[in-house]
Amino acid sequence: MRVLKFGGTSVGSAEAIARVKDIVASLKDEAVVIVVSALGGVTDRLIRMANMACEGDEACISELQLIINTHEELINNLFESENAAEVRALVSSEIEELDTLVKGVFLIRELSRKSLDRISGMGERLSSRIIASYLGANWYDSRNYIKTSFEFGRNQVVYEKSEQLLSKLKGSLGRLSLFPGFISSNGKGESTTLGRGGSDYTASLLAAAFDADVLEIWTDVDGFMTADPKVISRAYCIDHLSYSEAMELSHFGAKVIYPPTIIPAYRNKIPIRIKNTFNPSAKGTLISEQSESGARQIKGISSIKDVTLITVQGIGMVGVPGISMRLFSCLARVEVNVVLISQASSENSISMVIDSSRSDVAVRAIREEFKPELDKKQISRIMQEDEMAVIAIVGEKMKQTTGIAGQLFNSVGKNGVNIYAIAQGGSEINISFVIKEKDLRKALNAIHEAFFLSQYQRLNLFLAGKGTVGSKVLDKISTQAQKLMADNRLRIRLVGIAGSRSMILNREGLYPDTVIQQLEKEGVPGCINDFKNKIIEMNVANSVFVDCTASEEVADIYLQLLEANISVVTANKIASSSSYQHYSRLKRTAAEKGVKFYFETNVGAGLPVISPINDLVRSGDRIVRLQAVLSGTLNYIVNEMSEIKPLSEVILEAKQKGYSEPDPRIDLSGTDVVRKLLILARESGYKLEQEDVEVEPFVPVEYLSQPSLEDFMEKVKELDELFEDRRQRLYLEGKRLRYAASLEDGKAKVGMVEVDKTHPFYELEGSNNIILIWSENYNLHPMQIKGYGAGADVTASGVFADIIKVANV
Ligand SMILES: NC(=O)C1=CN([C@@H]2O[C@H](COP(=O)(O)OP(=O)(O)OC[C@H]3O[C@@H](n4cnc5c(N)ncnc54)[C@H](O)[C@@H]3O)[C@@H](O)[C@H]2O)C=CC1
Ligand SMILES: N[C@@H](CC=O)C(=O)O
Repeated sequence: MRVLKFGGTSVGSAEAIARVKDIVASLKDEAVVIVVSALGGVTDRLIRMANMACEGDEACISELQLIINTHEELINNLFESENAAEVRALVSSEIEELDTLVKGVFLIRELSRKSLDRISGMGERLSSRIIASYLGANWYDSRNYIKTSFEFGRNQVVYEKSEQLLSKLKGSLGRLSLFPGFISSNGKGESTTLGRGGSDYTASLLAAAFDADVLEIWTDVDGFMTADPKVISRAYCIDHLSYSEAMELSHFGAKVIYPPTIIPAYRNKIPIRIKNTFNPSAKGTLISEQSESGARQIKGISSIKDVTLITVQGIGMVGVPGISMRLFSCLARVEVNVVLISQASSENSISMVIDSSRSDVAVRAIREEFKPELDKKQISRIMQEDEMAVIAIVGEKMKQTTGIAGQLFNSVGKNGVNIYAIAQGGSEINISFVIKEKDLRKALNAIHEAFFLSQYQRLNLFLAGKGTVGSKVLDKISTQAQKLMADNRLRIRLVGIAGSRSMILNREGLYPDTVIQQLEKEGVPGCINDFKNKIIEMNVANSVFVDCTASEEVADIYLQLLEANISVVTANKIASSSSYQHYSRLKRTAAEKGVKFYFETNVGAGLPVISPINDLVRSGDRIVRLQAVLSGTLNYIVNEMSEIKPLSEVILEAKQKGYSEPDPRIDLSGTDVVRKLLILARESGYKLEQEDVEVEPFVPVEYLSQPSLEDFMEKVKELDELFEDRRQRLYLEGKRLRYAASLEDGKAKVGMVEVDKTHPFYELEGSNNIILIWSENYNLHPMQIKGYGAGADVTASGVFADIIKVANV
């Protein structure tokens, strides 16, 4: 025999009830006991109406009529007219009783517990009558079999009596029997109800008493999910849970089943299967005594919000017996339910989590109870922190397994989520902890990823700048996505983009192929600071900010991003070449927060320069000298100038080819090379500032100080002849002009050098760069790094490599 329970949404409409009929029909000859809830939303409406009646609100009468209409409409939709009349007659006594009750409450303005029980249980009485007729099932009044007594402020099931009555009935049940859920009666035969989740409870009691093969809870979800699917889109259905795991998950937010309802089935070892009425072919979740072997250590994550953390603190609590008893007794007296308790072994403080709606009442009760201790300063403070959330991870296999807590707290910690209190029971089946509610989504994502999706990692990117380099980075995100997923189990997702005036953010992801057009059409106006605020507010796990601008304003937001546990990858050299103090603060913040600050493309574009230097330094080598050509633009200019292509023309060409800075004067002044040399020197261990670098600009300063780029481009033509003369002279001397950078004896210098064939800089084509590194180990022969030193493609590759490095795959 099976017991099937259908909840409110499963019987919420004629179509849904027709599905129920199909489900029952598919069981062919098997004996089936069905339990139904009230039609979706009806119980709440009944309770609301009862309260309205009690307050003398006349609208309760029209609400009563609406509730009656809901049921009449259902009868009309389910039955032909003749049968409909019969069913209407069948429920007429319930409707009359409801009418009398509501009008009675309205008249006397009093709603006793007894009346409320009768009114609120009417939904099941009505729905069960109608559905039993529709299914052709024998109808049984649960009130005759499920007995309660009123204890501890609520109706408690009298198990033995109920079991005895149900066992007697068992032998006479036909193939299809139907019981209303939720309703019961007391020793005097008065109607009572079983409280929240009551219909599940009815079904569980019947399944236990009838010794059913299985109890099926039919609802509107596929089963227990690994996490709340409204928050974690990648949450999936759990195949199998133990009774304890299901109870733990239900306790904290997974409202698939109400915890106490599991107890009768659990005691009689009746397996429970959660099924979806609207997707009956889905396997659902099986709940039984044993979790299947080989199952994950963590089965699910549940969470609740709208809770308050109360902490009672004071040295006067240490070693004093009875403090906890007084604390929890005073809360019980004002009917405050405690969700989580945590006490440090020093006994100096006790923290507890309660529903926020009761927090003021709770704090008042604690203050009153501990007034003497507060007056004597034995208790120093009672802290109330609202807008908190609790997360619980659940799994039987956590028992005796090391490293779970480490993995859990590492996943939230590296995303900057602070933990306020932790609780783990001795059963080791649940670890619960308290965080700020604003961090809930991020923490759930991080934990879900760590425990359930470890088959792949996800990075969420926010990109600033969609110009020469930025647009190529978008291409890479698009073209490399599949390969990274297949080879590295890494999913890179663009979740935000900003241009200089507008932005788009979407936590579900943006399409890199079309995002630039989307930004033009739908971009929300705002500056980079607005973008930063939105990124921090969005609070997504594993976030990386990618800077492909040349803007100081953008460089200025890194610190706040790093402080918010967001990694930064940047092609923009401004931050790393700002004051030494700021540069080192950025690096220190990243290290403290466990996030990354990568800027490999700042020197040599796509060439690996910074990481080999880091490797040398970390391995104990000491860099003593650097010589380099670090400007792709300037090297291109000196290589490409000729008698038919003057300086001014080649400058334009370098810009068009994507080698120069957005403003080429940054290259021509030597500033770009100064920045690069400074970064190399700092990464090599030298504490230098920009002012410490001796600079000979590529073009004289008076040319650079033109009011606009256009004016400059016009004026620079005056230098064409001078540069051509120098080129010709050098050609005759067998030499070439290079714009070089050097660090020797701690002194940094950039400027022009003339090199002959013997010099490693002589053969340096196009926009190539070369970096020679002398160290204690590389002394006679320097380490040499050479290759394209500018250009959109190579730079975008370098930026992309840094992004992948953040994921550490
Ligand atoms: N081109 C190259 O070979 C290399 C370039 N880089 C660096 O890459 C960065 C980008 O260079 P390009 O792509 O050539 O520049 P670009 O001028 O083509 O693109 C810069 C983008 O940044 C945007 N932008 C400017 N200010 C902004 C703000 N406040 N907020 C948001 N967006 C803003 C602009 O609208 C533009 O879309 C520069 O810092 C450059 O030094 C680094 C290595 C090599
Ligand atoms: N403008 C730079 C580009 C890379 O940083 C250069 O020309 O080298």
